[in-house]
Amino acid sequence: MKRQLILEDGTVFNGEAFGSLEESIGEVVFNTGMTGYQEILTDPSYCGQIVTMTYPLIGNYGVNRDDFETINPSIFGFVVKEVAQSPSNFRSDENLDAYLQANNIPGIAGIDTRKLTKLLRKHGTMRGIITEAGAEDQEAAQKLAQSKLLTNQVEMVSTIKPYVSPGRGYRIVLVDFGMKHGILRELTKRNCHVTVVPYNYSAENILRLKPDGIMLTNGPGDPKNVPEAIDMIKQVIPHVPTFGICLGHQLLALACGADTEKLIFGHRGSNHPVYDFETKRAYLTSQNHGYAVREASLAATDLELTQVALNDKTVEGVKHRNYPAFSVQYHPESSPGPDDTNYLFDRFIENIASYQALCKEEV
Ligand SMILES: NC(=O)CC[C@H](N)C(=O)O
Repeated sequence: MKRQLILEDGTVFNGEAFGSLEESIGEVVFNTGMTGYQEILTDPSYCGQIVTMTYPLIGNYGVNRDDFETINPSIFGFVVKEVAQSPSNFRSDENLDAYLQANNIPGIAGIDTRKLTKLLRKHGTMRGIITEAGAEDQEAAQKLAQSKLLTNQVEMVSTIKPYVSPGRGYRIVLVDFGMKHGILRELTKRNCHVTVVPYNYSAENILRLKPDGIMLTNGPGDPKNVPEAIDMIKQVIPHVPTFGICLGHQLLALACGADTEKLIFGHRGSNHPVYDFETKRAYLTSQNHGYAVREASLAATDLELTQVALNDKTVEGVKHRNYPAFSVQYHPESSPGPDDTNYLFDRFIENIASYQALCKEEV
């Protein structure tokens, strides 16, 4: 069946339907990962977005039971050059088409994804609509023109009620802005007792749980759309070691008085090089973000710049000068991508240990 992707600048791409046949409007973004489509499709940070993969063949190793980043995907659409209908991999349980159909995710294949990506790189990300091909182009273009980018994606993907993943180690409160399972996995691997709480859980309620550490997760959309979390973070960071990832990093920076901005086309891929001023090393990282902390805004805060992106020199990591809080813009839990920066979860655990030792000394 024929389908179309229409961009807000009027460009029309003709392709073939796969996945769900629903119509969808979202911000069209590109991801440069050669693999990892299952994790990308299920990363809640993509809520509100239509993702195009620059790698031309997608779906060749199928979809398996183990690599989901959430069981409830919220991506708005998936655009590929060629979709593999007969995957070949011992872990594969179903093909991509069946997975997208079962989860109501519209797809479009047969698209010149190189042309699409070049357009997005030049003009910046644009809104787009995936729709049935045909005489109603005008109507679809009009619908697109009248649409607005969402502002409540965090509310859409965060847990409604708190829940616990028990462990015998440190007690961590994980604030769920659209958590990838990989983050929970890294904490439970380190024996943490994790209490996952909704994005709007108050500082008072978090502190009442007497956490040893607080983890601020990744999540979709503009960090400025989550003011309640910024307030909460201001109140908890003087008291509890905190680690922020991606949206969590942006929210930590905003809570400390820094500013964020929207990048032209963002960073989405599995091989983004980052330089760490402390270890004087470069790491390959997995990334998915459209916003970034404005470096110039750090000067007026108590935050220190710890890491930068080597491609465009944007902020990739900060740490607080007085409180045991630090954060990174990329995904140290990887999934998909390299696990070079997995050690940051160990650093978080070490921070908790040294903070508690310091508190004991002071008593
Ligand atoms: N992966 C994330 O947490 C993304 C953060 C934010 N939504 C951005 O696009 O910048």
